[in-house]
Amino acid sequence: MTTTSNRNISTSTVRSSFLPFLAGIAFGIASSILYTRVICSRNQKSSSSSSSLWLQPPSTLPRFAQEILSNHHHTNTEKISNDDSNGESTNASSPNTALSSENWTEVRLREWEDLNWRDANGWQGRDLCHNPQGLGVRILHYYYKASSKEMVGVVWFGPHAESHRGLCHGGAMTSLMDDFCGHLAFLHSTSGQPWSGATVQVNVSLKKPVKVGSILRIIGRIDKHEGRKIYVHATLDDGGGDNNGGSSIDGEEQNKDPLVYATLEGLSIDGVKMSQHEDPVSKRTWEVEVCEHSGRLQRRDSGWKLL
Ligand SMILES: CCCCCCCCCCCCCCCC(=O)SCCNC(=O)CCNC(=O)[C@H](O)C(C)(C)COP(=O)(O)OP(=O)(O)OC[C@H]1O[C@@H](n2cnc3c(N)ncnc32)[C@H](O)[C@@H]1OP(=O)(O)O
Repeated sequence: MTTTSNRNISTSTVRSSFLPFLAGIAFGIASSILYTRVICSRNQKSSSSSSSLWLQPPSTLPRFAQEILSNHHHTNTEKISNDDSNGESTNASSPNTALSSENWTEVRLREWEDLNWRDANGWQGRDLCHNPQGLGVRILHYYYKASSKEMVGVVWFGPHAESHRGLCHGGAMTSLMDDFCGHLAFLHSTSGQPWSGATVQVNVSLKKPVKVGSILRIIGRIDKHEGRKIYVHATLDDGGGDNNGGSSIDGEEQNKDPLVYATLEGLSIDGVKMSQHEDPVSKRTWEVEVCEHSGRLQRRDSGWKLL
């Protein structure tokens, strides 16, 4: 009797203490399902919609970038004088086109664009500023003018360049400046050897924060060439004009000064061999020609002819 009553008591005690426990578990499972389905899907939607904005540079570039692209555009029928001072070979397939150091040429290196070729030729990763799939700082175009030793570029700051909320890391701007300094020096190099030189000093002054997703201009020139030392000055800005949001009340475009984000005083050493590879890739030369497809004058490496 005692045993039965004890059992009854213990069964009812278990029931009464277990039921709320079970209900709690059921509630927990239901709410976690609800959270997963509703809240997470909402988060996913918002994160995918915000990051998809930035997975690629915008398809429509700001006006200054469009102007850079169109000002540096030449057609095959255009006559250009043949006095390039940097000694590049010219393309025999464009007999009507003579080439000039007075002209802007688009700078193209195969290792930036052809990732399979890059992998097959000893590179071990992706370039910090020229990866066509990169989400940090990405240089979309470089144009070089040999006569004035100037270069201009269009740059995109992607989501992986972020530091403070919505703003880019100072290192992203500095990496860009390092690349610019190296490129400008290597384009002007007297050694005539590809990749012979190194940036040794990058003195960058960060003037204004860059928003993630920005498209900006980098523009600069070689200031001085002393022995093997090449001094470079450059500015990262918004290109001026109406790019900084300015337009007059009657809608006419204002000629605004560019907003400056950073400046560079850089130094490269000509002729330094950083990599010891000796093969056809390391013996490439610069070639200047008109691109058959775009009609643009371009300065690209002879590696495009290698397998
Ligand atoms: C044709 C088709 C393909 C084309 C393909 C081309 C690709 C075109 C795209 C490239 C785009 C890349 C853009 C990335 C930019 C990088 O360059 S990435 C590399 C980053 N840089 C580094 O890692 C460099 C590290 N530093 C070093 O390894 C050593 O310092 C070096 C550079 C090997 C030293 O070289 P060195 O020949 O021994 O030089 P050294 O005799 O010590 O110095 C020469 C002079 O420079 C001065 N100097 C040296 N270092 C410094 C310094 N840090 N500060 C001040 N002065 C200095 C010396 O005082 C000396 O001056 P003078 O006595 O002549 O007045």
